[in-house]
Amino acid sequence: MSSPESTGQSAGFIALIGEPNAGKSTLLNRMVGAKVSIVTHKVQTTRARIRGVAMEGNAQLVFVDTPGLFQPRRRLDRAMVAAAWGGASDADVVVLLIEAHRGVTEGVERILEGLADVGQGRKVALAINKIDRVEAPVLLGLTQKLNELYPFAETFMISAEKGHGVDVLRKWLADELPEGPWLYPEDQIADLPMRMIAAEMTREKLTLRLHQELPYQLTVETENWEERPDGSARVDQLVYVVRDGHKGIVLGNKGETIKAVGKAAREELEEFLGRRIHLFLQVKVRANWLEEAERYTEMGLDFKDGNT
Ligand SMILES: Nc1nc2c(ncn2[C@@H]2O[C@H](COP(=O)(O)OP(=O)(O)OP(=O)(O)O)[C@@H](O)[C@H]2O)c(=O)[nH]1
Repeated sequence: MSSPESTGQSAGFIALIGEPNAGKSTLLNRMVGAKVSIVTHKVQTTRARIRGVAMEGNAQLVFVDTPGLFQPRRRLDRAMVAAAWGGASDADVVVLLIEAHRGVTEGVERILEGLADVGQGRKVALAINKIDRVEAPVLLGLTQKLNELYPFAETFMISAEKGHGVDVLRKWLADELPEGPWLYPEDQIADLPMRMIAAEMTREKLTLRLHQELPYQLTVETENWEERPDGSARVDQLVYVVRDGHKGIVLGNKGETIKAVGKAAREELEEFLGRRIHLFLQVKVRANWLEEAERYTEMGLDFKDGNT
């Protein structure tokens, strides 16, 4: 075991929480940039899904999702709160994102109640987002009010969209993470272009849906990515299979498999990017794939006739 002293590395989980629309995705994308690992979509902590990994000096910041808690709903009892806070209770540091112009809403009050439990034993920072939308005195008043309601370790004023204050927050987070070896090898957090990340999301949904039927026999490529004036994007992807017979499996009865896969992939992509995506999938047969024999052998698979 390498001792942390010898590597100087630190690493930990960070949960971004806040009401819907607070700017969590925007902030995450700012902090992580394109440094999103393929494994982000595969690896799970006990409860939370990994959304992205950022490096800051010698620190590895692993951002986790906190799904499902912050939708408007009736008051949660304590047990439900504890269960629903999944990601946050797995995290070393929690960042609560508040919208500057909305202030302390009912939703924020609910989150603060939950934090009273989950925040114990971990640092919780306050990030007041969308500061571009308010005047300074409003910010000062809000900072004071929120710090009276919860003992935040630190308060940051940011604009996730414009990038103000984001670097300062990221540096602070890096300093707060425990010393220890990185959770992901460096080569797993490559700068992946968005097209590849999107293709990987679709491939993952296909494999989940088809289970073991066609695990390594399909590839997904993003053929076209077209920005639209309304802020959305049209994404065209090709799903390649090696045989005609596999096409039917991927399409499913009346196309229902590919439809469900497309929907799931689109939703993940939209969540990841924080904007609307129109995703179009097409299935094609690419027989010469079989010629890439070496690749299959590396995977310990043999797809030659008779063995599939
Ligand atoms: N003016 C302004 N708008 C922002 C800022 N940060 C985010 N937004 C906008 O706020 C909206 C919501 O941002 P998201 O990042 O999708 O928020 P979210 O918290 O991930 O939302 P959910 O996915 O619904 O939980 C988007 O339209 C962003 O462009 C900011 O600093 N200033």
